[in-house]
Amino acid sequence: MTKPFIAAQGVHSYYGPSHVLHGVDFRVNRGETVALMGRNGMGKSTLLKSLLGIVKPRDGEVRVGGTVMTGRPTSRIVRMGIAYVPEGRGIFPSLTVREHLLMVARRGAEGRRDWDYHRVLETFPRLAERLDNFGHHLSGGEQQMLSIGRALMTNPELLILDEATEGLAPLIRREIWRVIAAIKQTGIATVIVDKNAHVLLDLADRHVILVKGTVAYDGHADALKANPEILERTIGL
Ligand SMILES: Nc1ncnc2c1ncn2[C@@H]1O[C@H](COP(=O)(O)OP(=O)(O)OP(=O)(O)O)[C@@H](O)[C@H]1O
Repeated sequence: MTKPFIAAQGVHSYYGPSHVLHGVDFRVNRGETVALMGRNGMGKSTLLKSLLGIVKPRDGEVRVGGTVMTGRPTSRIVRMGIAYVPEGRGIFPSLTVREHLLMVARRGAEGRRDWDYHRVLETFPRLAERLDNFGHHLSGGEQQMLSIGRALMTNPELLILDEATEGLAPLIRREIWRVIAAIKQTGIATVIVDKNAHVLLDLADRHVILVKGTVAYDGHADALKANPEILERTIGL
């Protein structure tokens, strides 16, 4: 069996007394594209944050590259080759596009340098036209491109995209999907959360559906397409 790059086992996470994840198993293999699906409030963002140590699981284990990293500082976990594009994008209002990209540039694991400043600007020509613009002068679509571009500058093994196309105009959305498909071709593993289940059915290698903080489905797109009642039951499509 392929060894996963990241694996959560039996993860329980809380916000204060509120028990949100109830023993979640989740893994992403190297180079794999995984769609994390579920209705609002089912625990998708909390699972991503639990993988990253932003939320510290109270029980269970998270391994990155085989090493137990449960609840370790986020800075340590991401250094192992993870880039996170959060819901809301995390763009700084008073930094320029150029500064956002250059301040995080680094080689990946084993010195990997597939992505650099020039390749990111080639991938997102809109950013190349706005290098001196500050974060607060960018449209929502441009901010999302910058957030993904910045993530790529770290040459990650795994890219995590929460609400990848939320609130974006259809044309920009299409552009983001094009880039995500191109990233997939370069062998970077990706976890994507997005409301657009139909795009994810064609794009992702595997689908994990959360219902009330537990995994209700973990399998391949073909099985989901062949059994539409699963999507109807779990996410109401
Ligand atoms: N910071 C927080 N403090 C307390 N409760 C929270 C916090 N963040 C999320 N929750 C609660 O945890 C549950 C899971 O939320 P989470 O954001 O993980 O869901 P989600 O599946 O990502 O949904 P969405 O699509 O709405 O972001 C929800 O009931 C939510 O209200």
